[in-house]
Amino acid sequence: MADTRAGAGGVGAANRYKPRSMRDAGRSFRRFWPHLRHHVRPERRLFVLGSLAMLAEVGMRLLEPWPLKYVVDGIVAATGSTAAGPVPANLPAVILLAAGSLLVIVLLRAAAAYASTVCFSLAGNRVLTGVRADVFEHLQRLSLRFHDGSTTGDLVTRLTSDVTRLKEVSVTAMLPMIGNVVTLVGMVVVVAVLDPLLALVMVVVLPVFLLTSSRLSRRIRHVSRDQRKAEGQLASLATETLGAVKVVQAYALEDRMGGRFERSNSSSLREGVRAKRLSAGLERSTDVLVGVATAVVLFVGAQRVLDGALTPGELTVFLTYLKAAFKPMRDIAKYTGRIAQAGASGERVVEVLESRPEVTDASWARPIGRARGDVRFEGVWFSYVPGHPVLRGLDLTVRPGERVAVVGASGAGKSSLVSLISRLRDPDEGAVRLDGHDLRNLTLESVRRSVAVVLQESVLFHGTVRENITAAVPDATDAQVERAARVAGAHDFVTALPDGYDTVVGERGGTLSGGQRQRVAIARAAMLDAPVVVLDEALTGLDEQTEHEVVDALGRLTRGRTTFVITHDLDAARGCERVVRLDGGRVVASGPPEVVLGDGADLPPVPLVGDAGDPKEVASRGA
Ligand SMILES: Nc1ncnc2c1ncn2[C@@H]1O[C@H](COP(=O)(O)OP(=O)(O)OP(=O)(O)O)[C@@H](O)[C@H]1O
Repeated sequence: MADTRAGAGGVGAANRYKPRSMRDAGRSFRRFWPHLRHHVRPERRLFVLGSLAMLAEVGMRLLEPWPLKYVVDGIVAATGSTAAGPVPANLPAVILLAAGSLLVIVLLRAAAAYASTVCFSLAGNRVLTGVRADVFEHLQRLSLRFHDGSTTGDLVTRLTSDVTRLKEVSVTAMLPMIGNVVTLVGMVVVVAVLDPLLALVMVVVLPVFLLTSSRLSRRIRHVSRDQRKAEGQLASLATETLGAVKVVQAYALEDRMGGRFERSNSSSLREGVRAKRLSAGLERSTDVLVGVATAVVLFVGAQRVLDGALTPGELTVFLTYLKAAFKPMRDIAKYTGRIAQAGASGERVVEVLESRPEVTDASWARPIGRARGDVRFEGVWFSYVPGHPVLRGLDLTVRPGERVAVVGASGAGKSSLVSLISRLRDPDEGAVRLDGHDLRNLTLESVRRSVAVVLQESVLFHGTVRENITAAVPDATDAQVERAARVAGAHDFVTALPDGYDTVVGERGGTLSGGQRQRVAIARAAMLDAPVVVLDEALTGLDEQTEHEVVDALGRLTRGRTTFVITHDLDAARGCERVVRLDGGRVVASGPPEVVLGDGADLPPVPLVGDAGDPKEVASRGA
C-alpha cells in the first residue's frame, strides 16, 4: 500500500532526511552509492587512470619547491653563510639543473593534472548521465499516487538542475578535493621528516580548519536544501502557468501569477545569497587561518635557521609548502560549500530513486495474451485518502464485447472505477478481474495492452502524427497506421496536412484542433487493437459537427470490444447496451438504458456503432 519509502504523498512531503554533519554527508553518500554503483563499475578503468594521474600530480606538487632549496642553499653558502652547509662544487651547474628540474616538474604536473581532469570528468559525466536516465525512467513508473503528491516542476528540477549540480560538483569539486587532501597529507609528512616542530604548526592548524569547515558546511547544506526547495516551487509555478497560458490570459491572471512567482523567486534569491555568504565566510576564515600559520612558521622557522637546525633552503621549501597549502585549503573550503550544496541535491535525487512504485508486477505475474474482454469488479473498495473510500464494495460484471455506459453524479467515482481497469491504481480491497484473472496476477504491460483508453482531453506528444499514432506499437507498418487512422476518421485530414503523417504536432498536440487531436488519439487507441476500450468523457467539449465525426470514429473503434463509456451525456448513454449508475461508491442501478434512464422522451439514442446510423439523425440529435 505504501507508495514510497519517502512518503506516500510524493517527494514534496518527504524531506524527512536531514543531514546534520560531515558524518551525515558520508551517510548521504552511502545512501546514494547503491544507485551509483552499477554506473561506476563500467568506468572503473577511467577512475583508476584518473587516480594514478592525480597521485602523480600530487607528487609533482610536493617536488616543485625542492629545486628552490638547492639554489637558495647554494647561493647562501656561496655568499658566506655557514647555515646552508658547504658550497657546492659546481654552483652554476646546480643552479642550471635546479631550473631544468623545475621546468620538467611543472610540465609533468600539468600533464598529470590534465589527464586526471579528463579521466574524472569523462567518468563522472557518464555516471551521472546514467543516474539521470534512471531518475527519468523511475519517475515514469512511479504510481499515480506518488505523482498526485508531487508537482511536475519540482520533479523536473530534481531531474535536471539537481542532477546537473551533482555532475558539476563531482567533477569540479569532489575529485579535486580528494587531490587536495592527499597533497596536504603529503606536505605534512615531508615537513615532519625534515623538522617535526614546524610540522606541528601545520598540524595544529588542520583541526581548527576542519572544525570551522564542518560547522559552516552543515549550515550551507541546510540553506541549500531550502534554496533547492524554493527553486522546485519556482519551476512548478512556471510549469503550471505556462502550461495554462490560455487560461492565464483569458482571466487576466498575469499580475497574480507574477506576484506568486515573485515571492518564490525572492525566496530562492534570499536562500541563494545566504548560501553564498556562508561559503564566502568559510573561504575567508581559511585565508586568515593559513595567514596565521605562515606567520608562525616564518617566525619559528627563522629561529631554527639561526640555531642551525634548518638550512635557509629548507625554510624556503616550508614556506612554499605553506603557500601551496593555502590553495588546497582554500579550495577545500570552497569545495566543502559546494559539496554541501550538492549533498542537498543528492538527497532530492535519492528521494525519487528510493520511492517505490505502488503498482508493480508481482514476481508471479504472467502476461495474459489475447483477452476475450470479460471484466469483473468483485467487492472493490478504493480510496485516495485513507478512511475516505470512493468505491465501497462495488460489484460489476461486464461480458466480452458488451458496451456499458457508466453514469452518476460528478465525483461519484466513474473515472476512479475505470482507472482500476487498466491498473493505473489498485483496489484497497476486492479484485478487478480480466477473463477471470486478478489484474495483480498479470503483467502490467499485458494489462495495459489489453485496455485502450480515450480521454476527454486527449494529450498528444510533441512529434509527428505517425509517432503519436504508433506510440504504443512503435514497429507498426504504414498500412497498419493508415488502417488505424481510417478507423479514427483521421486519414483524410492527416493527408491534407502539409507533411501528411510526418507533420509535427506541437507540444500536447497544440497545432491540431480539438476534434483532430481526439481522432489522432482514437487512432492511437485503435493501433492497440485491445479487447477492452475505455472512453472517459471522450465526447465532451466538441462542437456538433466534430462530435458527429468523433462518435463515428468511436463507434468503429469499439465495435466488437468490451466498452466502458463514462459520460454525463444521456444521449451517449442511450447508445449503449447497458447503463450502470454509480452512487455512494456502489452500483445502484444496472440495466437497459430505457430502464435506468427512463424512456428519454423525445430524444433518439446515439448509436455508438460502426456505421453511426443516419448522419442526419445524428446531426439533428442535439437540435
Ligand atoms: N487524484 C485524486 N486524489 C484525491 N482524490 C481524488 C483524486 N481523483 C479523484 N478524487 C476524488 O475521488 C472522487 C471520485 O472522483 P472521480 O474522478 O472518480 O469521479 P467522477 O465520477 O469521474 O467525476 P466527474 O464526473 O466529475 O469526472 C471525487 O470525490 C474526487 O474528489
